[in-house]
Amino acid sequence: MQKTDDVIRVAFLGPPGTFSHAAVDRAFSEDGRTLDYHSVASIDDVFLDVEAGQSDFGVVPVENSTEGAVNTTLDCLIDTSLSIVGEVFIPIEHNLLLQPGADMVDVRRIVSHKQSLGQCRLWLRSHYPDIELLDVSSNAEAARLAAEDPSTAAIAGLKAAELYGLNVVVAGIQDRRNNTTRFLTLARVRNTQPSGADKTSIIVYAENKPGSLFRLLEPFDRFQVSLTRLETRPARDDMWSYVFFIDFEGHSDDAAVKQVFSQLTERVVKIKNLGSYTRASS
Ligand SMILES: O=C(O)C(=O)C[C@]1(C(=O)O)C=C[C@@H](O)C=C1
Repeated sequence: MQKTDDVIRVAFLGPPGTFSHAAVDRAFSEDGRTLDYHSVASIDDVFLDVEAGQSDFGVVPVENSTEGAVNTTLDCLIDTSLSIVGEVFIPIEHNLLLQPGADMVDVRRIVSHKQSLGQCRLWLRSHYPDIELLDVSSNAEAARLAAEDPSTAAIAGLKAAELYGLNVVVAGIQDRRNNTTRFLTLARVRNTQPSGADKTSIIVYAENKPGSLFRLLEPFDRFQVSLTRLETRPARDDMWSYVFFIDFEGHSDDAAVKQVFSQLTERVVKIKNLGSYTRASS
C-alpha cells in the first residue's frame, strides 16, 4: 500500500484473524485514517517493527482477566524505546474449531496460543483430559494449521474460523464468561495532550531491601493517585531482584502525578515512564 499521511501502518501478532487483529480495529475505530495492517510472527516482532520505523503503531496484548500478565509483552516493555499511547479491552470468546467434514473422534491434538489454552484449561481438562495440547504462535496460526489437517482442532475466535474456513464444534469454551484481554497501542512518539481521563504506566526498579515496596507505594497514597495495576517481573541482570510495573490514573502532566514522580525519584533506583494515554472502559 502506498504511504501517505492518511494511511497508518499498524503491526500486530498475526496471521490475520487473531484477537490482536480485532484489537487493532478497535484501537483505531475512530481514527479516520486508512489502516495498513502489518501482521508479524511474534509479540517481539511487533516491538521491533515499530522501533525500526516499519510501522507507525503496534498493538500488543498485556493482560488477560483469566490468565493474568502476558509476560513477553512485559519483558519487551522493559527494553523498548517505544511509548504506550493507548489501551483497549477486547472480550475473548474461544471456540473449538475443526475442518468441515472432520470428526472430533479422529482428532489427535488441540492447538492454540498458550494464553488461550490457559483460558480454556478447565474445559479442556473435563472434555479432553488425554489429548495432546500444542501451543503455537497465535490462535489464528492454530486455525491455519487445523485447516490443513483433519486430526488437528484449533482453539480460536470466530474471525479465525471464518478466515480459515473452519466449523465451530463447540462455542464459548473459555473458563470464565467475562474473559477479557487488555491491549496496548505503542508508538515511537509520546502522547503529550491529557484527555482528562488518562492512565499512566511506569516501570520502577527498587532496591532489594526491607520496606522498599512500601516506600515506593506511599506517595500514591499521600497524593491520592489511584493505582489500577501492580505487576512484578524478575530483573534479568540481577538474580532475585524485581521490577514493578505500575499503572495508575492520571497524566504525567497532572500536578498530583508530578508530585508522585518527584517523591519516587528519591526513593527508587530508576523509573521508566512508559507513557500516558486515554483510559478505556473494560
Ligand atoms: O492469538 C491471538 O489471537 C492473540 O492475539 C494473542 C492473545 C494473547 O497473547 O493474549 C490475545 C488475546 C487472548 O488473550 C489470547 C491470545
